[in-house]
Amino acid sequence: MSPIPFIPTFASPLAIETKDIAVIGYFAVTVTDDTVKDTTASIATYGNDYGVYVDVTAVSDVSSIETLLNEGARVAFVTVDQLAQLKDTIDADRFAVVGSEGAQLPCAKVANSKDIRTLGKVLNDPFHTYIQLPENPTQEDIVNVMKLQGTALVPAQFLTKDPKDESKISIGKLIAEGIVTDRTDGLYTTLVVDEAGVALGLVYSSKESIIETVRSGTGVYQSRKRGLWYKGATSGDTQELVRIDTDCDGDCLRYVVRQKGNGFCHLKTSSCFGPYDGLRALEKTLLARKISSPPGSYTSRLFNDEKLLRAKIQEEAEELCTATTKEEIAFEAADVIYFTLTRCIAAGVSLSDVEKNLDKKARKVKRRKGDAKGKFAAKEGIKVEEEKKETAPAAPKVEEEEGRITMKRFNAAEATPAELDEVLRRPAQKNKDINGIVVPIVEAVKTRGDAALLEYAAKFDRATLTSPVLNAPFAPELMQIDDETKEAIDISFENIRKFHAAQGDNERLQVETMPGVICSRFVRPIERVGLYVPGGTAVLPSTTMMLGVPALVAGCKTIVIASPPRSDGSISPEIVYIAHRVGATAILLAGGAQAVAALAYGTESCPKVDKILGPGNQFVTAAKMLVSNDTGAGVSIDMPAGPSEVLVIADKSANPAFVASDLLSQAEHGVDSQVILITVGLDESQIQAIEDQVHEQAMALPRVKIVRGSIAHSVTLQTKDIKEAMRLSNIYAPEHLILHVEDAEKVEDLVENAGSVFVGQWTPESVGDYSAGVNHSLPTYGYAKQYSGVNLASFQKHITSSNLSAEGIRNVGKAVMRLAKVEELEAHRRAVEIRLEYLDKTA
Ligand SMILES: NC(=O)c1ccc[n+]([C@@H]2O[C@H](COP(=O)([O-])OP(=O)(O)OC[C@H]3O[C@@H](n4cnc5c(N)ncnc54)[C@H](O)[C@@H]3O)[C@@H](O)[C@H]2O)c1
Ligand SMILES: N[C@H](CO)Cc1c[nH]c[nH+]1
Ligand SMILES: [Zn+2]
Repeated sequence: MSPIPFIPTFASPLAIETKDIAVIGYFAVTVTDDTVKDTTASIATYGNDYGVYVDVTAVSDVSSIETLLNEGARVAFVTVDQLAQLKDTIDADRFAVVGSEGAQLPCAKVANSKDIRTLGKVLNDPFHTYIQLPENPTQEDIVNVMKLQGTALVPAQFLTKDPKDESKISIGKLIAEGIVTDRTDGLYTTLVVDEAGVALGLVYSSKESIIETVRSGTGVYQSRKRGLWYKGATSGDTQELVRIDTDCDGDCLRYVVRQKGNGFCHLKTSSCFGPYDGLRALEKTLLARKISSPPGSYTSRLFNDEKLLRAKIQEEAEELCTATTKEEIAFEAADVIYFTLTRCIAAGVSLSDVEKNLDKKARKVKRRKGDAKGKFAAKEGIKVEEEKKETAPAAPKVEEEEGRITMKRFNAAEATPAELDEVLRRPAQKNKDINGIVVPIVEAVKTRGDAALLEYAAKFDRATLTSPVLNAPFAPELMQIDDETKEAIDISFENIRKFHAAQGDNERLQVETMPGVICSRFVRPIERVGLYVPGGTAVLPSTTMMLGVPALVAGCKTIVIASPPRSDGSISPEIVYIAHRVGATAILLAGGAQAVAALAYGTESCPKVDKILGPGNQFVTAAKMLVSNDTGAGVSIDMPAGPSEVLVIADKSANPAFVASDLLSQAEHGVDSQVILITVGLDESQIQAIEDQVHEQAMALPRVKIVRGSIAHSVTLQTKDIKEAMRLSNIYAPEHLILHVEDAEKVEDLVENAGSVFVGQWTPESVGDYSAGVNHSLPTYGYAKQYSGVNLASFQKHITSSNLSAEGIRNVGKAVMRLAKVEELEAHRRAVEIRLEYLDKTA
């Protein structure tokens, strides 16, 4: 804010009468060694609501000056000597130096100047000059200082709000004199805002209305039609004046008000610019809920249940810490703010109170180290510096224990079905507003094609592209990879190819169901496929193989690979190399919902496809669902494939280190991943050995933070026998199931629901992710109960064919006619009868 350029000054903090200076919002206090304490207390009381300046030139101990600034004093008027002692530790804009030397600094205070006009030369930019006025200032003295663009320090006892008190200087008149206008009607443009600075409306003031505002402490303006306008005099929507200030060049007033009633606007909204939104809207709603709530209001439940509110604040703070994508972080931060503000409103603390507190903290010159405390530091594995030296022996490693990365434990035998259900629940998918985000993106790409794709690449991937598509043949320089990587890709490619080729049923299937009735089935590739390769939190060339190789084996004619571009507009060379090897038609440099929309509808440069396959985040999955439901799009999808998950079953034969490594390999995918360990007949020390390995190995991982997030919602279930373990596994229907058990091959016979199974201690899940040959694009979230993972058939259609001879129609005709009659579909019946009649006639 730019204060009106005069500051009331007080000789002693005890003399402060806020009502006299309230409208200006600033005051200065002269401090001595004797009054440091009282002034500090006074700043603690008023410093949040008013700007406090302190004249400390008479203070001998500079540490007192630090204390005053730290408590919230805005600017300290200091001597050159004091400045020399403090300037290395405190920002220069917190000082004004008394004396001409002060011209070295952004601020200077010129003391006891009798002839203000001679000050012109030191009042030049860039220094702001505070001028201490003579003992008995006149209104003219103050106005002269303001005209010279200085700030006058005026002893408060000479100021008054009452324009009729001729023994003093009228604050209203000073404000009116201190501002300028270039309007021909001589009125002053006046912005009216609430205490948070949110604009309520634009009005005009005259000298008369300003003086009246100051006198009455309410909003009074100059209506161009009705003359002096006391806001709320007829509507009842009055305003309490908090403060008046001006803009930077003094030609626009700002009135900070506390608006009462329906709001500022004649349309009964808070502001002439429409109702509040964001935090102010939330605060308004919460305040309303506190007074009266509709039945069943959740907010009102929170107001009445302190424990619930406390638990929610902690839960949301934890979720905010583990969120990773921008979307998730905004989502969780909004939740934290909602519950926090509910706590504030419940305790009578307003948003402005919180903001004032933030400002106060920002003014501190001695910053706290900001280290995390006790249990919170320990949880994150941060070493806490001892604050006090305790003589008692240090507590056993409780804090360290809290920081352990460990899964919750449950004894399945003792748990009720409802408890098991709860324990095995996947982390809630935060997709409440996903369609609100995805629908406009899909619509934009559908209607504006490439232009929309380029905009989204800039927005979500920070990539500036000239074209959203790379067409084959791909330039060799785009697929430069080292030999070792190339060899790894080639080995994996070949294994995946072999396994998927073996799934082929290219032979025509033919069965003669009755003499002369031949039924066949033959296979055709889906002509055009779009393959989504995720690229948000990790680039996944392996997914390009898992989708591209079966598409190649199936013989799809058009293969479009979509993946988010890197911020320099390029795409990983491994992906380009694999695209080249599978014979892809094009690479679409797009991710998220926009990529799915482009594949579904086509754009100027992206071919439309018939089926979209591949995993992705919640935007990708929601967009796939959306386009597959649009009959106009004519596109299908593979399955809902979300965050990675694994279930490991371990018995006494299992190697704890192997088990832990398998759990962690999926836990590192994302904080929304989940890993489950089912132990079979293990005792405490055996389970402990696995848990130790989980913690130790996790702490050594580069993605330990992500692991900590996913392990937080992962569990160990203790069972007594393998049948119980398999029963639970089939209920969970994991994406990946790893069997670290004796006779693992036999146990595999008990598998009913799983995306992919890894049998025995020598089969880590990561071999399936990359190179064994099986597909890693698999159903998650329990969908393994009804979906298969991607396989050759995902890229094919099976077409059936019937071929009847005259003998055949004679044999089957009677049954057809009878059933058509039952269904009362006469034309169906006639289609057979007409042929049988013909055969009878020509026989
Ligand atoms: N089930 C499986 O077979 C399997 C296989 C591999 C990966 N996965 C999973 O796939 C997922 C990949 O997700 P990802 O995020 O890393 O990559 P992604 O490519 O799926 O998503 C990145 C894109 O999301 C879009 N996006 C991001 N924030 C957005 C926002 N706020 N609004 C609109 N769009 C936004 C952007 O367009 C960005 O390009 C992970 O959960 C991983 O576990 C699953
Ligand atoms: N495990 C993931 C499927 O859930 C696939 C993957 C790719 N790269 C590493 N892992
Ligand atoms: Zn993986």
